[in-house]
Amino acid sequence: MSGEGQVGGIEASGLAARRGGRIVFADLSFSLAAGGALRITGPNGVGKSTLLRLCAGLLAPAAGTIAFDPPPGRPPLGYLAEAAALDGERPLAQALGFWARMDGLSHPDARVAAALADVALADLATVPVRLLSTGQRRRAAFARVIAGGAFLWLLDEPTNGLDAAASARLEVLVERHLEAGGMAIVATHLPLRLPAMRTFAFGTPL
Ligand SMILES: Nc1ncnc2c1ncn2[C@@H]1O[C@H](COP(=O)(O)OP(=O)(O)OP(=O)(O)O)[C@@H](O)[C@H]1O
Repeated sequence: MSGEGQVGGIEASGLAARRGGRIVFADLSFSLAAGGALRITGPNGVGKSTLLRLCAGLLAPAAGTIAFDPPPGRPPLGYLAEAAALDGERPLAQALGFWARMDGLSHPDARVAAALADVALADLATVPVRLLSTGQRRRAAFARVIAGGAFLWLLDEPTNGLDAAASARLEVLVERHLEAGGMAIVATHLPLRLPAMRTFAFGTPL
């Protein structure tokens, strides 16, 4: 798992996943240490989101193991999934503040304000979530991950709906996270320009 001098990591070995009674992928292994990132790519339906769900612990592997060794003192993982799970009726900052409190974060309002500034949504802090555009909603969901301060970011198609400037900003924010000793696993069809990122390309669906 994590080598000498490194703090935290994840190692998957011989993983297989089953969805709806069907094996989606089998015999998949990878390891990632603090400061590293893995980009998961491949055709639709090959199992990218499924792999993230396995890493998040939301789905049990059909075979194989995942050893996750987060460093102490910070939340282990933040997960950017398809749905943002933000209350549409609440102003954006409040909707994010709700999760920051649920996650037991210290200084939740300050964290949310900083995360909104990171994703260039500070001006919309008082606007109800339901009025946000698709791309703004995606950025809001990413702000939730940033505010969470977790070690491992699991990002499922994070650039979906983002314009070029927002995609470039996302790359910078992921890089900042890695430089601060975090890790990221990103399922995406798009290239991401990150020096510490390796790519794992799934083949054709089983
Ligand atoms: N809840 C579910 N029940 C049954 N089968 C599912 C379920 N979720 C996903 N699958 C199936 O598992 C396979 C992998 O799905 P997954 O969403 O992981 O693919 P993906 O690589 O992320 O695809 P995409 O590029 O379209 O996002 C697909 O064949 C899909 O139909």
